[in-house]
Order: sequence, then C-alpha cells, then structure tokens
Amino acid sequence: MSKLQPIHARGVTRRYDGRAVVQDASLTLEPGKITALLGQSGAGKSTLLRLFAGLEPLDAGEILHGDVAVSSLSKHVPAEERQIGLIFQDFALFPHLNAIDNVGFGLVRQNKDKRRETARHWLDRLGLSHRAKAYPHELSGGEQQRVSIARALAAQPVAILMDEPFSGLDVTLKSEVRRTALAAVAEAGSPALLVTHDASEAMRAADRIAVMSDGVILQEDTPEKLYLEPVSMAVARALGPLRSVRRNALPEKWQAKVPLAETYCLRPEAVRLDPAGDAMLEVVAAQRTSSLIEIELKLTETETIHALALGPFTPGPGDKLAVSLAPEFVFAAR
Ligand SMILES: Nc1ncnc2c1ncn2[C@@H]1O[C@H](COP(=O)(O)OP(=O)(O)OP(=O)(O)O)[C@@H](O)[C@H]1O
Repeated sequence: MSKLQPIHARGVTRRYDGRAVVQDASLTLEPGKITALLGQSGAGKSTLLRLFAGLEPLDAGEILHGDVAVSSLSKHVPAEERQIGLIFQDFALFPHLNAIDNVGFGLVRQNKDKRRETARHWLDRLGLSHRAKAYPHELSGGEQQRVSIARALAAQPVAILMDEPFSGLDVTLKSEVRRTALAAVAEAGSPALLVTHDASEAMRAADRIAVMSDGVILQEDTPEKLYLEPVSMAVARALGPLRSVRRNALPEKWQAKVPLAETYCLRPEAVRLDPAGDAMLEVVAAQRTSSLIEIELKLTETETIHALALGPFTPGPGDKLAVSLAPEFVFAAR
C-alpha cells in the first residue's frame, strides 16, 4: 500500500449502548495534508480516530485506504496490519530503549545498519540527533513526543493519527515542538489527522479542519473558510469567541453594514479602535492580556460589546473611544 493515498471515512457510525457517539461521519485525509478534528470533550473525536485506525469496529459506513475498504460491516483489517502511525498524549516510548532504538524499533524489514541510518535521519529531522543515546526518562516531555513522532514517521505509515499529541506539554515548549513535529509530518507525505479541542492549535497547524459536535461533523474546510464562513453558530463558536448582540443595540450606521437579522454574533476583532470610526462608545472596562487589550464598550444600558486593541495605552472606564465595525466578522445568528 502506497503511503501517498487518501484515507476516507464514508458515512461511519459507532454506537455504544445504542447511542451513536459517531454518526454518519464522512472525512477524507489527503496525503501531505494535516486535517484537524476539532470539538469539545465527548464530541466523538477519539472514537472517529480509533475507527480510522481500525481499533474499533464500525456499526455503519466504511473506511477506505485509496479504493480499498479496510473497515466495513463485512470486513475489518486488524489495526496492526494497517501500517498506521499512532501518536497519543502520553508518548508511549519503550523505557528500556534509548531514543535511536525507540525510533528504529519497528523497522524489522531493514538490516541493522539501514535501521540505524533511518532512525538517525528521523531523529535529525525532529531536531534530536544530539539526544540519540538518551533514555526516555532523560528526555523532556517535548523531546519524548518528538521521538514518538520520529518513530511513527520512520515506519513510513499509510497515515499518521495523532490524539491530542501536544496537550500534555508545557505552554512554553508546545509551539516549538508542534511546529517542528508537524512540519516533519507534512513533509513525510502521509495523510495526517490531528485530534484537538484547541481551536487555535487547529487553526495554526492544520490545512483543513473538521468541526465535530455530538458525534456529527458539522463542517469541514480550510481554517480561513471556517473562520469567516461558518455554516452555523456552533461552527463559528468552535473556532473562536463570539458575543451576541441585538440589531437594535448596534449604532445605526453599523446596522446598515450588516445583513438584516434580529441578533448577531460578533468576533472580538469585529470592533476596532479607529480615529476615523463612525461611532463613539464609552468604555465599561478594559484589561491588558499580554499583547492585546480587551475593551468592553457600552452599547445600551444593558448591552456591551467587546473590542481588541494593540498598543501601549489601556483606556479606563468612562473614556469615549472612536470605533468602526469590520462586517466580515459579524454573523447573523441563525
Ligand atoms: N468504550 C466506550 N464505551 C462507552 N462509551 C464510550 C466509550 N468510549 C467513548 N465513549 C463515549 O463516547 C463519547 C465520545 O467519546 P470520545 O472519547 O470519542 O470523545 P472526544 O471528543 O475524543 O472527547 P475527549 O476530548 O474528552 O477525549 C463520550 O460520551 C464517551 O463517554
């Protein structure tokens, strides 16, 4: 089986005790692309990953490698015969083997020298050649996860399936480990699935995102398209914070800029501080959150709106600020 084939889930369903935790889900993982599966806890993400891996049987639908069905109601190729690379949060390295032997472990078809050469190549690709002799307990969490990704990629898997692989890592390590690891995954060319509950991780890391809720894939598209053109409020909310506002609470000039609806959901970046802005709003509260300042602005006696600002100056309650609306970040609530 070539690793450069797409993997398809077509109409897959999995039930536990009669309840569908994955329902009629269809998703294609393309070679060389990272697809994120994004959703809250209990959405069914890990179950769908396990169905892709062949770790669970299906109750309906099929999984195909290229054109070949590997899971269906009448067929189930065991997980160990699928040549799939699995990465979990807990690294799962062999404690008695050093980094290079962990990476070379599964390469049983290669002779000793070739195995070492392949393992060295992938350790190097993950920026870890200098840690080849270290044992897992001597490696940091980020290094251990990079070894486990090197091990998965060295085996030239038909797909690589990652379940919250970075969520156990320290925030300061996370972005660097993620960047190195996912660049290597994309370069290896196998279709890749990244299960995450973190919208910003999905947006940063993935070529495509499938948003999942209650066992159902709500929408699948590029990060940009999902963020700007969500098909529902549930998808919009999964991608980033939103705030609901009634049409009547918006300044009149802004009402003219958005499609007619009773209520809107606004991204924080919909409202901008703008000296040439067409509305003056009063600050209720403002708070610096590292590089950005979050500002709550008064619309009516009972309603406020949020704005984000850059800059050295944090406004105070009662200040009046000129603001404008970016209508592409406003969605009519449906
Ligand atoms: N073996 C099982 N038996 C019964 N119910 C299960 C089993 N595995 C998962 N579930 C249930 O299926 C639903 C989906 O679980 P799943 O782990 O796929 O969700 P998830 O989106 O990956 O969540 P999390 O991010 O918390 O891991 C949950 O309600 C869970 O309790």
